[in-house]
Amino acid sequence: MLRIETIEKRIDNRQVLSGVSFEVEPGQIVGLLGRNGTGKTTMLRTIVGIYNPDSGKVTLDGIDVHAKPEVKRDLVFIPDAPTALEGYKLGECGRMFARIYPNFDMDFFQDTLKQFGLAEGQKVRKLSKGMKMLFSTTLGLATRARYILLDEPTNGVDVIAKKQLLALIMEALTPESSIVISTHMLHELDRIADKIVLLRDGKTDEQWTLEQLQQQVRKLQIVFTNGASAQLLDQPCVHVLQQIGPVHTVLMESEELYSLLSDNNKLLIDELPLTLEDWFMWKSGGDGDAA
Ligand SMILES: Nc1ncnc2c1ncn2[C@@H]1O[C@H](COP(=O)(O)OP(=O)(O)OP(=O)(O)O)[C@@H](O)[C@H]1O
Repeated sequence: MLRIETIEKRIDNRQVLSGVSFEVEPGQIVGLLGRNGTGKTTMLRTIVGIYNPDSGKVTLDGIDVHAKPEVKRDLVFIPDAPTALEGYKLGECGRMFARIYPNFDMDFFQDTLKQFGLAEGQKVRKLSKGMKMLFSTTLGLATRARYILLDEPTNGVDVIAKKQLLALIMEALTPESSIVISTHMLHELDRIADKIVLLRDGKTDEQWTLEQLQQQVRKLQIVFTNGASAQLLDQPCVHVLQQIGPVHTVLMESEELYSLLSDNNKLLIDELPLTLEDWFMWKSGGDGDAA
């Protein structure tokens, strides 16, 4: 198991991470969410040892990643742009990674590049932004490292290739491996993540399995009839996404309140499908935007 324990990190005299803790279990896809600048990339860089934490630690099966660099072979980080590889040809990158990662899957690497129409003789620098992400995500998945950390893998990727990329990510997961994805594409995570970790102001704010989230947070459309008071919704466990006259679209994180409202015959209540985007808007302080 990969365990991140109360990581703190200052960069340029600025506290970027101030208490990040979460765990990644084998077989899981974990989505790392947070608004721009909350520290997701810094966190991923710290996990793989590009940065050393000021305090806290990252352990892999109990071994401190920063104290025992050889453990890093079980981790691969794919940044949101493969800047370090720009001067190389795609095939050269594959061969370099094959020397570092003992389980590198060259057949997968070559077949997937072909699937995306990418030639091994091309220079990384000459690829478009989306093609660079297709290439670098393919390279990362081909390592067959136990923990694959992807920073915005679908950045700039068109919808057709995105679908293929998400399928590859899902297929790359084995019961022994895990994938951590930092992304703003919440509707993609909705489909593939087992667990989500929300970063706010450099701290892990909340973490849920998607199953728990669906069970504990409800999205409801409530119509107040016969003069029923909407003040019932004025509680911290309720977030109003939208209000049009007596019709309120809300998120609710309380079974007790839900039961209470369900028993009120002046209210008409419909349950709507909850999306990660709804929840993220609530928890990260966005304005209402009912879907
Ligand atoms: N090398 C650096 N030098 C100075 N400041 C940095 C550096 N790297 C990150 N920061 C700062 O740390 C904060 C977190 O940045 P980070 O890239 O980790 O956020 P993020 O959550 O990945 O953002 P985004 O979603 O926009 O990619 C930002 O305020 C950023 O300006």
